[in-house]
Amino acid sequence: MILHNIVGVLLAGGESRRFGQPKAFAKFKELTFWEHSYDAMKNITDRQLIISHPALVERFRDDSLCQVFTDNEEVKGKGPLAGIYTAMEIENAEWFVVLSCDIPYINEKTIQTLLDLRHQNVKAVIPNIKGKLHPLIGVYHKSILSIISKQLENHEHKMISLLEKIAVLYVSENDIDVDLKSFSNINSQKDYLQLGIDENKTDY
Ligand SMILES: Nc1nc2c(ncn2[C@@H]2O[C@H](COP(=O)(O)OP(=O)(O)OP(=O)(O)O)[C@@H](O)[C@H]2O)c(=O)[nH]1
Repeated sequence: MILHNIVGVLLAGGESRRFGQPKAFAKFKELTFWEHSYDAMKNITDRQLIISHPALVERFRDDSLCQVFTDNEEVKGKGPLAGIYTAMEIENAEWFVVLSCDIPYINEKTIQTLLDLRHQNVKAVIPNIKGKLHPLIGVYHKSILSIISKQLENHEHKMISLLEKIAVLYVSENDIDVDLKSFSNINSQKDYLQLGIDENKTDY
């Protein structure tokens, strides 16, 4: 297995129940949602993995740098943690940039800012913006794989449970100079409608 320094993980294996259709393929500014996440990390990670589910894999781009996989059989249906586990099993990278596919304002500067804050005593860098944690716009160290694995075995699927077990650097809006819209995520059709309205606003 080749050791990559940083691998980008795009999580797109959710059911999009609230959205009503696969949100990875919703459009914003000419691009699909998944492409916004992909573009935010493609130039600053060595390789990119999309972790989705069988019904969707063919709709993504798959080439030598960006490959599409499905959740490992033993963890499928267990949420974002299953996707992160799958990616960490596939690639032996030092660090993983993890992004959901429902954050169409995400951009490279935001991800690079989080990457720059890594240091040897932390296992994850996670935004805490205006009191809200964003574990799916995060940077994770490979050494947490065994903890994730144990959590999944114990049916503890919450990202927050993982964060409670590892050394996390939480980054607030006061620590970074990035567009805070980056952290807006779209769960429902109502959020999607609001996206067009917010586009013309300058405040978060
Ligand atoms: N690989 C993988 N990704 C997942 C899984 N569940 C959620 N995700 C991804 O994690 C991100 C956040 O997902 P949510 O919005 O919480 O869940 P969702 O299933 O997509 O949507 P809802 O059904 O409305 O809850 C999205 O990018 C999802 O595609 C999973 O089981 N496997």
